[in-house]
Amino acid sequence: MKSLLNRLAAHPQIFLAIISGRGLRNVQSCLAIQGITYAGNHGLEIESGDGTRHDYELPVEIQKHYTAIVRELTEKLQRNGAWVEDKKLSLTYHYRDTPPALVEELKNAARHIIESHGFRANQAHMAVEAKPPVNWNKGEAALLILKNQFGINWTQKIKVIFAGDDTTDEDAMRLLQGSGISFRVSADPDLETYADFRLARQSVVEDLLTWINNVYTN
Ligand SMILES: O=P(O)(O)OC[C@H]1O[C@H](O[C@H]2O[C@H](CO)[C@@H](O)[C@H](O)[C@H]2O)[C@H](O)[C@@H](O)[C@@H]1O
Repeated sequence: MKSLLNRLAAHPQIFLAIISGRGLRNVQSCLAIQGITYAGNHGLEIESGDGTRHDYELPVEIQKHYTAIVRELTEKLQRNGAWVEDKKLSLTYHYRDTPPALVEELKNAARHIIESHGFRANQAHMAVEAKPPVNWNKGEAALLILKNQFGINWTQKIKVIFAGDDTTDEDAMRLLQGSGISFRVSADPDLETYADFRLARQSVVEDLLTWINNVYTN
């Protein structure tokens, strides 16, 4: 997948952006593809290929609540294999290694702490994410990246393809409706999604990207 993404990123007619819930530096180091645009923390921090940054400034009051959530979750719920990933702007409470019998209780308690501070608790893969209550998400980040790269009339200039496997990706699928084609990766055939198409597993994303690469290189 990495070499495929590198080939796509190097193609002069293809613009590649990665929008993730991970911290910006984390997602950059995971992929290590040079010269592309990355958004971390669900789009709160964006860095384009030339190093230009866009950082969403969280109001001081929200920052205080964030610090309190990290402290409270760490003190009360960092146990039984569950742990808090502090990404400075948003956090993830991971319970992948927690005994199944304890998961429901810990999850509910984490959601309660997160929401009592006005943050949004979002179900992720074996984790609960705490996102600040601001009008910014992966979808807003996608629109900003496209506008910055191609201008305000970007819809007339390019074709967008977006793929994602998480609930937070739905914001991008929703906001790109009508101006791109989106794919939600999920094995659940009944899943409600804003995406145009559902892909049953991640390997099909690789097939899709291979097909795109072939179209542009042959
Ligand atoms: O928006 P994404 O790029 O899909 O990121 C979502 C979260 O990804 C990471 O957690 C997930 O991957 C872990 C393995 O690296 C796995 O153990 C965990 O269960 C998954 O939820 C990341 O750690 C989170 O901060 C991101 O929010």
